[in-house]
Amino acid sequence: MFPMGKMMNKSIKIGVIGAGSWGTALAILLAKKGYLVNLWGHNDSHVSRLSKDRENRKYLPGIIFPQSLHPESELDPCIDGADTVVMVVPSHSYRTVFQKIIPLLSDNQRIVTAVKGIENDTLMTMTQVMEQELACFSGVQNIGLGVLSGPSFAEEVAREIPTAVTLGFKDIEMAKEVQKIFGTEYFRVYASSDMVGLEISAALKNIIAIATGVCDGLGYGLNTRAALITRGLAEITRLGTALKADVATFSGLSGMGDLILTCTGNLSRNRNVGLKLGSGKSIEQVKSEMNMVAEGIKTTKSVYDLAAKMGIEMPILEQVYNIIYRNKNCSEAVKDLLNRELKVE
Ligand SMILES: NC(=O)c1ccc[n+]([C@@H]2O[C@H](COP(=O)([O-])OP(=O)(O)OC[C@H]3O[C@@H](n4cnc5c(N)ncnc54)[C@H](O)[C@@H]3O)[C@@H](O)[C@H]2O)c1
Ligand SMILES: O=P(O)(O)OC[C@H](O)CO
Repeated sequence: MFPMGKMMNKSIKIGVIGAGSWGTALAILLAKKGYLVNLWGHNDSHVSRLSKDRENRKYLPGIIFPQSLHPESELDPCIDGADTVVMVVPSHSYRTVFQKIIPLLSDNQRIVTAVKGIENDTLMTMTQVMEQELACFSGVQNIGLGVLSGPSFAEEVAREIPTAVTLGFKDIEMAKEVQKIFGTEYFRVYASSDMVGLEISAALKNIIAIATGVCDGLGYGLNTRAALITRGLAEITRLGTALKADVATFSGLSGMGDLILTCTGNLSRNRNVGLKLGSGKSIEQVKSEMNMVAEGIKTTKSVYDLAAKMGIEMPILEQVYNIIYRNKNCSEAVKDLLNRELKVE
């Protein structure tokens, strides 16, 4: 048997949909394993630059593409014959892109979402979006839907920094099968069957990272940060278990793991949104300065609506919502959070 990462995989074809930082990092990881990887980007000139430069200078400068990685501006070659399709477009464009993919699918293909967000209008996770869209299409059968989640900055994965993540499919045997496709010597993949837990924890950690950034931007200390991470996890767990997730998922890589990374790591776009808000910038200024996706901004609205619909108390989320969507002053938001009625932990 070949050790992890050194397997000969020339016959396996993978489609990666989304040529931002995370899509490119995953495409590089998979191509290094010897798979034939087609990486789709929605912007033709970006794709042409990727092909010409053989690196993604916009998002991952200095990381040269393996030979078996092919940038593509058409979806067909990425889906046709692919063993597994990895979806890495931002959540706000997920449904539109997936609708274009559906007619190209063949029976028994597997689709893994690596996206960490919740759709604004429907309050659905990305696998729920895919299930809903597939239910409207009778032309294809037995499509396996999976989720890749966990603490994983694209830049670090691209530099082969040791990383551990979780891969979920409803069918744990399929999770164990696809786990082998992604796993390498530096990228350790655990299997799970808790789809809801993985997707809820992945999306909600972005909101708590914004909150932590706000407090660091305001100049508060490490006590504040630890309190937000801990009470943030309590909020995520409360919503997740109400949605029937497994409570254990929230202390795993996708829960506590990604929360720690995103709340404390300065590579986090969501944490940086919070830092800028806390240092006095408006949300409009913050958005105009960004050239990358911070899923937490839109997901704050989705989760605010979801928590209201389900009657779940989420005080940190509520204050992040007030800051982003009601222009509430950041110090006032922290003060209101601390001065709520006293509770039992
Ligand atoms: N970057 C990371 O470290 C990381 C790690 C894990 C998960 N994720 C998740 O991966 C997802 C993608 O994030 P990213 O970091 O790759 O984003 P990014 O900001 O690096 O790039 C976003 C990409 O989406 C593309 N895009 C924008 N609008 C689009 C549209 N309408 N249709 C199709 N594509 C469109 C852009 O062209 C760009 O290539 C997010 O859900 C994020 O939470 C990111
Ligand atoms: O940069 P962020 O905040 O989108 O976080 C990236 C990843 O989700 C970290 O696991």
